[in-house]
Order: sequence, then C-alpha cells, then structure tokens
Amino acid sequence: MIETINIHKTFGENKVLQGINAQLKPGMNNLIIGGSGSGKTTLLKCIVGLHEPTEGEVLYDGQNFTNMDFVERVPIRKQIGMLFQSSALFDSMTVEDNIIFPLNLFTKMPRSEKIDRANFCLERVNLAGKNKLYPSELSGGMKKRVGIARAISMQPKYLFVDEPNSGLDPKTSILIDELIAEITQEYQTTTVVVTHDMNSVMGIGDHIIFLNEGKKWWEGSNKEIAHTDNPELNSFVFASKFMQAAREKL
Ligand SMILES: Nc1ncnc2c1ncn2[C@@H]1O[C@H](COP(=O)(O)OP(=O)(O)OP(=O)(O)O)[C@@H](O)[C@H]1O
Repeated sequence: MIETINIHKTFGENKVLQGINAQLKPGMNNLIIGGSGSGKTTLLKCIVGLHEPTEGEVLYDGQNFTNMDFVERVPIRKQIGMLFQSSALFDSMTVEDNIIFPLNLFTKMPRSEKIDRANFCLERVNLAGKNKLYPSELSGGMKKRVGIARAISMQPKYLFVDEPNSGLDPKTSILIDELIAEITQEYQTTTVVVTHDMNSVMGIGDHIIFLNEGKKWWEGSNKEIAHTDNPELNSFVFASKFMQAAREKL
C-alpha cells in the first residue's frame, strides 16, 4: 500500500497541493481525478519522487520514501512501473529496445533473458512480433500498449499511469483501460491512474480520489460517484451532456 500523509506542494505563491491524506491500495485501480489544474499530476509526481513535497510524506508499504536519499530509494524505484502522458518512448529505439530499457538500467540479466521478458510483455499487451518496429511506425494506441509493456517489464509492484487515454479514440481508450485493470488484477499491483476521462472513472474506478483546488474533496468507488450530493464532484462528473443524459439510469 502507498500512503500520502499531509502532502503539500507549493510552486512560488501557488499552493497546488494542500494537505493530501490518501491510501492507494494493492490490487486496485486507484484513480486520481479532478478538473484541469487541480493538482493531479503534481500529486502523482510527488508520490513517485519526480517532485519533492513541500511538506508531508509518502510511505511505500510503511517505508518513508520522502525521507530517503537517492540511493536508498533505488530498491523502491525498481518496483515502480510508469506510463506518462505521451508514452515517452525513445523514437530512435525499436519497440524491443524500449521495453528492455529498464532491464538494462536496473538488472544484470543476460540479453537472451531480457528478450524473453520483452516477448512476454509484448504478448501480454497483444503486440507479439512487433519487436523490430520503431515508435514512428505505431498508432497512438499501440504506443500506449508498448508503454504499458515497458512499464511491466520489471514486474512492478506499483504502477503509475498519467492520462492513459489522451489522444485515443473512445474504443481504444476502453481497451487500454481494460488492459491496465487486467494487469492490476493479475499482478496485484498498486495501480494509480491520473485521469479526467469519465469512461475510465466508470469503467475501472475501484477507488477514486477527487481533487479540487489542491484538496482531497471526495473519495469513493465508481459505484458511489454518481450518487453523491457533493456539488463540485457532481459538476465534474456530469459536465458532459452524455453523462447528464445517463444520470437517470445510474
Ligand atoms: N513544475 C512546475 N512549476 C510551477 N508550477 C507548476 C509546476 N507543475 C505544475 N505547476 C502548477 O500546478 C498546478 C497544477 O498542475 P497539475 O499539472 O498538477 O494539474 P492537473 O490537475 O494534473 O491538470 P491537467 O488535468 O490539466 O493535466 C497548475 O497551476 C500548474 O501551473
């Protein structure tokens, strides 16, 4: 389990996060949602150590990550898989080399074992045999899947995904969400997804944290989210005409 304890993050005068207390649970899709600028990505970056919180602590299975130095963090970093917004693949590397990149960085595995692992991960995301393609030869959805394959190459305990559906059509978005949910279930990862996609919220939101103005405004599941009387949450959830129309049926 990951816990954030009283996380604050300030940039200059801008108090972006104001005391976030949250628990992110293993085997669950933990979704961080909220409007643009509410602090979702900042919170994710504080959790993985890309930002240092101004105040507060992040615990990984009870270990205080925030207080650790770079070297002390390495064993936890090795257990983290990440997929950030643009898939962040290296354009000059093949799909296979992209996937084994973390293995080159963190392990001394023989190359043959790394290739076996890459093949396994590619198969898992339904891209078997695409090893020698370059990112420029892939569609947006395929790039995301390669990003997921790379994120799971180290068999992570913690999986972080920022806006998995950005730039994808609704059908491909659902496939990516389902893939993330399956991986969470299979490997019992503590999965944390930042999104403002209501399809994802309704589809895979086991545990949802709604941020508003840098504060945790609401917490619950996708079964509960449509039935709250929290005005800010309701205006986020029912912002689209489609969700307004579906409201009666929820
Ligand atoms: N490195 C930074 N330096 C200064 N300000 C920053 C930095 N990163 C984020 N911010 C500010 O923090 C606020 C929250 O940004 P953040 O990216 O966390 O929001 P978000 O909820 O993820 O938004 P979106 O849905 O639009 O991606 C914004 O006002 C942004 O300008």
